[in-house]
Amino acid sequence: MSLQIENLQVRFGSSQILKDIQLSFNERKLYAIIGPSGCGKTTLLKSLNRTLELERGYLISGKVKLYGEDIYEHRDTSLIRQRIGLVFQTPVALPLSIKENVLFGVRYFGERNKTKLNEICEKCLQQAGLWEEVKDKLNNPAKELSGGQIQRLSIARVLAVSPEVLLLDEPCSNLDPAATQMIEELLKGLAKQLTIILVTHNLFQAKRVADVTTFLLNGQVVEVGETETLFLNPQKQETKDFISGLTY
Ligand SMILES: Nc1ncnc2c1ncn2[C@@H]1O[C@H](COP(=O)(O)OP(=O)(O)OP(=O)(O)O)[C@@H](O)[C@H]1O
Repeated sequence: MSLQIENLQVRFGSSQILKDIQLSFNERKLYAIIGPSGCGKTTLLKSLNRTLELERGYLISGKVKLYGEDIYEHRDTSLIRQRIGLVFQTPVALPLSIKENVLFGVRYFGERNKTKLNEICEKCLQQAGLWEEVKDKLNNPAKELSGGQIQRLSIARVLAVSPEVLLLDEPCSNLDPAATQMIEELLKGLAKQLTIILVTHNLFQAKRVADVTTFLLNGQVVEVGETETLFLNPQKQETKDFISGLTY
C-alpha cells in the first residue's frame, strides 16, 4: 500500500467538508475520484500532500500514511510535496524557459550538476510526451507553449523530482480533445511506475483510464470499486443516480 487514508476529516469554519474518509491506494495503479461539484474532491487531493496548509481556516484530523508513515507527523512539508506531487487544473508556466520550468523543483532540492540536470530535463520531457515538440527550443520562454503543452510541462516539472505518488486535479478541464487524449495516454503509461490519483469531472475519462474509481458525495466516500464494475454494476443508489446523470 503506498498511500492510506484513515479517518480523514476536514472542516472550513463550521462546514465539514470531508467526513471520515478511509481509502487505500496501491503502487502501479491509476485511481479516479469522481463526484459532483463541491463534494470535496479538490480538498481531498490537497489533504494528501499537505497543500491544504496553504489555505486559511481549515481544521484537519486523521492520518494520511505514505508507506506507513503519517505525512502529518513529518516536519518537512516540501519533502512531502516532492514525494507526493500535485498537478493543478490550470496549466502553470513559470516565467522561465521551458528547461528551467522542468528543473525548478530539482534545483530547489539542490541539484547543481549540469550533466545530471540536462539528463533529468530530457528524461522528464520524454516521459511527459513533450520532448519531440520542444527539444529545439528548450531555452525559449515556456509561456510560448499551448495550454496542452503547458499542462504536459507541469507534469514534467512534478516528475523531475521523482515523486512516488502523482495527484492530478482535473488536468484536462482546460484542454481540447486531442490534448486530453495525449494526457490520458501519458497517465496510463506513468501508472506502470507510480501511484496516480486523478480527480475528474469527466466520467468518460474515469472509465477510459482508471483501474479503480471512488465516488465522493457531500464529503463522504459512497462507493469504491474496480472502474468497470462501478460503472456497470454500482452497488449504491446514489452512485447509480450520479453515473446515469439523473441527479447532482
Ligand atoms: N479555502 C476554503 N475556505 C472555505 N471553504 C472552502 C475552501 N476550499 C474549499 N472550500 C469549500 O469546500 C467545499 C468543497 O470544495 P472542493 O473544491 O474540495 O470541491 P470539489 O468537489 O473539488 O468541487 P469542483 O468539482 O467544483 O472543483 C466547497 O463547499 C467549498 O466552498
